This record gives sequence, C-alpha cells and structure tokens, in this order.
Amino acid sequence: MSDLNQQPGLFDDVDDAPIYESSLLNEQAADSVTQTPKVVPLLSYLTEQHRVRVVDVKLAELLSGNNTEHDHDELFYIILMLCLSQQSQHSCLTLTEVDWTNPFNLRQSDFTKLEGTVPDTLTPFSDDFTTEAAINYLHAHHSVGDHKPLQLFNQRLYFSRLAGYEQTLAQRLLAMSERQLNIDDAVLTELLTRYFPDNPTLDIDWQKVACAIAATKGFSVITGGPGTGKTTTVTKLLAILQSLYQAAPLSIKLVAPTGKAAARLTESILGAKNKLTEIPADINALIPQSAQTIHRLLGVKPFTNKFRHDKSNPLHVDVLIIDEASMVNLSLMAKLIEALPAHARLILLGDKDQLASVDTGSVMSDLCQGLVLGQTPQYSKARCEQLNKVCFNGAAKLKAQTQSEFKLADCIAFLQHSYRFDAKSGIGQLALAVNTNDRGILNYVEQHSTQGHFSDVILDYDFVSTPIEKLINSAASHYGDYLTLIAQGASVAKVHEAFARYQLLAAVREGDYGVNSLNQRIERVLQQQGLISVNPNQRHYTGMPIMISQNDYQLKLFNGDIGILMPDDSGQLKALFIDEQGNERAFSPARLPAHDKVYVMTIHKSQGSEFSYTAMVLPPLKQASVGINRQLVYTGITRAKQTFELVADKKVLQLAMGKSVSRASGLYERLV
Ligand SMILES: Nc1ncnc2c1ncn2[C@@H]1O[C@H](COP(=O)(O)OP(=O)(O)OP(=O)(O)O)[C@@H](O)[C@H]1O
Repeated sequence: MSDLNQQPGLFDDVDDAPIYESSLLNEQAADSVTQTPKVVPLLSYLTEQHRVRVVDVKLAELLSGNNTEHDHDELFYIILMLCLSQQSQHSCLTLTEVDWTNPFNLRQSDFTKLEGTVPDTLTPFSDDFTTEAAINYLHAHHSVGDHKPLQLFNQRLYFSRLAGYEQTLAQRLLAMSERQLNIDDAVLTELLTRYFPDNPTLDIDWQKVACAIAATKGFSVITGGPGTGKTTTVTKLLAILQSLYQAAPLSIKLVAPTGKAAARLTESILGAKNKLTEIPADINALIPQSAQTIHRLLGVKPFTNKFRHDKSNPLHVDVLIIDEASMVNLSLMAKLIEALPAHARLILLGDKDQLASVDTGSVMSDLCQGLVLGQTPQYSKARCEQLNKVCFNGAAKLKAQTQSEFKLADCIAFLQHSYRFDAKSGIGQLALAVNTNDRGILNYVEQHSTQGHFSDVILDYDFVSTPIEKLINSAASHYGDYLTLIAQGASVAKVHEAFARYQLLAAVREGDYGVNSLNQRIERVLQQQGLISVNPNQRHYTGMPIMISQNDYQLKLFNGDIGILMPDDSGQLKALFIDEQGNERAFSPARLPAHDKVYVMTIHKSQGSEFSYTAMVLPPLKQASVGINRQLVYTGITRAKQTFELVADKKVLQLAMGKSVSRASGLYERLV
C-alpha cells in the first residue's frame, strides 16, 4: 500500500523503514517479549500510538457490527484502513495496493523497543487473505453494496457517500460532454481566425485548440502551467461564445475555490479584457468583470453542509468557469455540478500539476491523466479532424495517437507554451525542471542563476553553513515595506498590496524550518527593529498579518483569507480584509474565527495566490522523508511572479523532484 503510506498524516513521525518480512518480525516480536516491553494486541497498539483514531474504531465497529472488543473481524480492520486512507485525502481504499501482511505499515522500531509496548502481530489477516480473497469477501458482505454503508467499485472500497459523489460527477460530466450543441462550424472557424491570427512561431496554437474544444463541448478542461494563457484563452472563449449566441446572450459566471483565487481571477480577467482590443465593445460588455467563490455562488446554508442551490434549486447560469479547479475537492465539485441546470456548459481551468485539494479527491488530475508535455493529447480521429477543420483550415496538424479509452479525452485542452516565462526566465525553467524531474534543466537553471543570467531565481543551497537568520532577516526587511505604510497611515488597499508583494513559504509546520518557528523568529526581528510592538499579554497587535484557518459563514470569512491588523479611524485595532470584489472589510479581532499569524505560510495554503517575490524554504533531509514531493515544490515555485528564492538542501530538492504523489480515486475508471 505504498500510495496510502506515502501520504502525509498518519505515519509522519515514523522515519525508519517499514518491515516487509513477517518472519523477521515474528522473531523480533519474540525477542522483544523476552525484554521489558509489554506485548499488546495490534489494535490496542495502534490506538495507543495514535495511529488510528478512537472515533474510527467506533465507526468501524458500528459498520462491521463488531461490538465487542475481542471480536474484530476482517471488515472491521478494512474499515479502519479505509478511514486512514480517507484521512490522507484518498477517495477510496485501493485494495490492490494493500500489503495484507503489514496493512498498517508497521516499522522495525515498532517491534524493537526496549520499553513501552510492542504489537503482538503485524497483521490481523490470515496468510490466505490476499487482495482477491478480500474482494470476494467484501462482495459477499451484507454491509457492502448499493444502498449500503460501503461500496465496491472495481478493486476500490468506498464509504458510500464518496462513491456517490464520484458516480454523480462521472455521470454528469459524461452527459454534459455528450450533449449536442448546435454550433455552426463556419461561424466558429471565422471567430477562431479573428481571435487567433496565424502565429508562425507556433507549430500548434494550443490556445486556439482549447477555444475550439470548449466551444464545441458542454464540458471541457483547460489545463496549463503558469502563464500559458488560461485566462487569456478563456476571455477569448467567452467572446466567441457570446458572439455565437449573440441573439440571446449567455449568463456567464466565474468562480474560484477561495476568495484569494477569486480576487486573482477578477484581476486577471479584467486585465485580459482590457488587453484584448480585438474583442468588439458590445461583446466585451457581455463578459463578466468579476469572479466569486464557489461557496458564495452556491449560497451556504449556515450550520449545514448544504447549499441553497442544488439539484432541486439549480443555478441560473448558462456557462460556468471554475478557475484553480485543482483545489476543488470531490464533494464540492459534485455538489456544484448537481446544482447546474441541464443545459449549462462547464469549463474547468487550472494547472493539473499543482497540489490537489486539501480535502478528499483529486478531480482535476484524475481528468488530466496521461497528458504529456510536448505531445498532442489523445484525441479521437474524428475529434482531430473536427479541430483541424475549425482551427487549421483542415491541415492535419493534430494527429490522432492511439485511441484513448477515456470517454472525456476529446474534452481536455492542454496549453503548453508559457507566455509569461520565456527562455530568459528562470522561474519557468525551474518549474519545468521540478515538474518533469529533469536534472539537466535543473543544472541549466543553477548555472544561469549563479552567472546572473536568470535574475529571477535565487537558489540558496548553502543550507548548513548559511544560517537560517539570513532568510529571516531578508523576510523581515521585505515585510518592513507594508509596516512602514501602516505607520504612515496609508490606505488599507495599499498596505495589502505591499504585503502581498513578498511571501515566505515553508513546506512544514514544525521544526526550525517550519511555519511556527519561522513566524516567531520573524516577529522577533521586526520587534527588535521597532517595526511592530508586541505585548506578551495580548495576542493581536498593529501590523500583524493573519490568515483565517476556519470558514465562518456568518462573517463570510473563509479559510485562507488574509487580513492585516491596523487601527481604524477611531484608533480601534481592527483586522482588515479586502474581498474578491476589492471591498474593504473590518472586524474586531475578538470576533475573528480561528486564524494564524502569517509572516510565513505553508505551501498548501499559498495555493491560489501569487506573490511578486516568493521565497520558499524546505526542511533539512532528516525531516523531508514525508510530505515533501514534486507537486508541493512545483506549487511553491509557481506562486512567484517576478522573483523566486529557494532555501533548501539540494538533496531535498532532488528528493522532492523524484517523488510524485497521486490520490486513490475511481473517477477515471468510471469514465472509461
Ligand atoms: N497568445 C498570446 N500571445 C502573447 N501573449 C500572451 C498570449 N497568451 C497570454 N499572453 C500573455 O501571457 C501572460 C499570462 O497569460 P494569462 O494570465 O492568460 O496566463 P494564465 O495561464 O492564466 O496565468 P496564471 O499562471 O496566472 O494562471 C499575460 O501577460 C498575457 O497577456
């Protein structure tokens, strides 16, 4: 069960190798019995060590019908494993990936302790309980099946709620993609030519292909790395759609998963609308100016996990664009799709290579499986012909590769050319090196950055001899800008703008290179420099930057929202936020939902935001075995707009590059 155990969470604190030899284990367990530690039943050991939660034990007992402590059957333990899997944001438990001889990934150290307790066994399952036996067992079990608490799909076990979301999503996406749209090819060709004039520097204009794909399908995905023109493309797409439906203009909504991402989308769509002068004014006026959060669009019903808009009360929308779709979890995506009217078009925008959502599922990367940079996606022959006709006057630029079994293959557009980062830019090259685990490109970036050719990338590998103080002082000096503005009485917008210019990101929370310690140390330096004044008896102070860590639907403050504490006109200390429409919002600190200091933020929390100067610190090698991976580092790098600084042991960077994580999900399989 490599995938399950690679996920951050349960086994974070365990850094020795797992044991796979059960005979060896038996010996060690036996040895340890002769020493002081007490041998306890496996389940007691797992709960005592906080490897499984008591609440999950209770749930597993309830669902398996095992009420007595000493009467736990196979289903009980499989449900525990499913709980663990879900805590690592997998949608299901992939039974083929379970190591039945060591399903809880016990380690050598679990058995070789000199004191405390050791488990009595590696596995609760008998030797003949293989994956095949497990699947047969589950198939026959009365708790598994339609309208039962657990469901099997292929070789995957689900809690029925999540299986239901996956099923809904797959069915709706398929139905949307198969809907017949009456588009006049000749008119579409003319519009595509108008918005995408021939560009001799590009063999294939993927933006044009993306527009053609999204214009001709009820459902589409437009994915691409930073600066590949997702916003530009979607703005042109909306102009094309409004031109196609000019007689009855479409109701278009733009949404993003967080307020920050919605604010960014608003800003970039406005920028694109102003820049694209080829869009006629009357059509331009029909393209929305601003984006909102998904929660705002759906209308949160306070104190429930339900929304005002759902299947029985669908949204009034003809076209829905979801930006930063990789951050949207399975349940929210399913609820959003259920709330769409049958005729609506859905377009997902985002970067498939970024971190998946903080919650369960990985919809975007599931849908984008198999895309390879530099290659034509696996479109069907008929689709290639159609796209060649409308985009390239029939020239056979797109050639059908091997026919994909994936039913949505014809709906996926992959933007492959970065317009923001040209060959002179290190950020784009570094992101590429990490994303493709290409040490050659990494060497190239290193050489060019030390020689000063890539002024946008600073690589500080001198992890041991250069103390972390250098980074802390550098962060403090950047943050001095917004603090000076507060002291000068600048506007809230100006202060927020200055704060957002620089951000230090850390991969972990704990340890010297983690968010908690770095936050304290930067605060101390700012205090020493007289830029802030911290009173040990008061949590809040002028200049403190905070990030909300819990949604508050009453106050409409959401996880990830950033506020800065400043005195208002009457001198009262307030937390000031700017919402996605650019409006100021002030709250007294006592009313705020859970929040943290944010001189440093985790890379996870930075997703959906951008900073002119982004600095990122990775933990030392001994802390980097869990949770540091390619998607994490790539997400951190691509937050940078102008300058990216990395402080890390080069070995940790390389380790991350070599480790790509994926989440267990059956969405793709439901669509083949
Ligand atoms: N076809 C094009 N020709 C020239 N410049 C382009 C083209 N497409 C996009 N750009 C420019 O590249 C930059 C990035 O484009 P855009 O913001 O649309 O990309 P994005 O993929 O949405 O970026 P992000 O990484 O912010 O999500 C913008 O300055 C835009 O004007």
